[in-house]
Amino acid sequence: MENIFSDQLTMLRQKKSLSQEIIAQKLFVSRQSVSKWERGDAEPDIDKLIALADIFGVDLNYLLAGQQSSKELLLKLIAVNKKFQNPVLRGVNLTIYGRDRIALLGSNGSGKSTIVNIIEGTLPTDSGQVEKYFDAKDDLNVMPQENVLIESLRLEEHIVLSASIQRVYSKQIVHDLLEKFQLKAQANIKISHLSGGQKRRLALLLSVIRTSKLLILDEPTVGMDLESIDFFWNYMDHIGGSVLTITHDFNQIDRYFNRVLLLKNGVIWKDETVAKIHSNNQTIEEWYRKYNRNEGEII
Ligand SMILES: Nc1ncnc2c1ncn2[C@@H]1O[C@H](COP(=O)(O)OP(=O)(O)OP(=O)(O)O)[C@@H](O)[C@H]1O
Repeated sequence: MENIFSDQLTMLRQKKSLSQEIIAQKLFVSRQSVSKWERGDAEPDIDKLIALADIFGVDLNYLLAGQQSSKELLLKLIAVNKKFQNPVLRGVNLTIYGRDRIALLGSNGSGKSTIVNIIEGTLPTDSGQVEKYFDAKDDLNVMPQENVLIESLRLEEHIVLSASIQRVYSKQIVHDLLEKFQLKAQANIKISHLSGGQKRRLALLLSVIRTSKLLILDEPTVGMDLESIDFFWNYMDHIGGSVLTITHDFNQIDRYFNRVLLLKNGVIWKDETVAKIHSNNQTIEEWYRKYNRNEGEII
């Protein structure tokens, strides 16, 4: 429990702009105790945990494990249409709940990134509704397909800048992130001099500096070496909110996700639970190939 709880405690305290001192006063403990909890060196008693959940206005599960209620409605796309030169989305309906782990699959050019851009709010729809049941400013993190990095900064400077913009900066956070993402040795290297895989790892780091209700990842592991890919999927196990990922990393897809969407012909052609796919003795790759083939194609 320690790692997730200590991260949650630090994140929630910073979100509420409360110092360790204030938390300590409210709980009648020393500031050192709060500091130990945040470092994962000690755990509070259950009565203190309940009091902490109360102070942050979250339920105990979320404080301990970063898990949202699976029934919480986060997002609804209703009959969304989008056309560029040609129609791309032709009535997309999609609902995302708390704790969903969704893989969004579809051929190149089927409109996956277009959906992400619409959810993010960087692209308007032609028609249809986008209903967000969270504060997009605070509770949506996106790792885009193309790295959005300031090449002239050094790696650590970039983390400091992004953490400051997101109002979660502390020396400790930057130190912890460099350690966690195994980028300490590159801290003083200019972004423009990093390898492609290191840039991708940094892009992931920047998109999870603060926790969020919904994390969207667009082809996150493209350009990563095997070690970084393993690191990425292991790291994802510790993400508490809902995750929507565009990926064709079929080696991992069966393990991490609980729901798979297939975007085809401009609509969500299939929306299936991974449990159901597996209960039919299929891997997700087999399922994807079966349903994404063109009409009449024999496989
Ligand atoms: N800004 C734009 N202007 C014109 N056409 C666009 C624009 N953005 C996307 N498109 C077109 O819309 C279609 C869907 O693009 P999108 O990037 O959403 O697909 P995708 O499923 O994410 O593809 P990939 O798997 O190759 O990343 C493509 O044909 C693309 O050329």
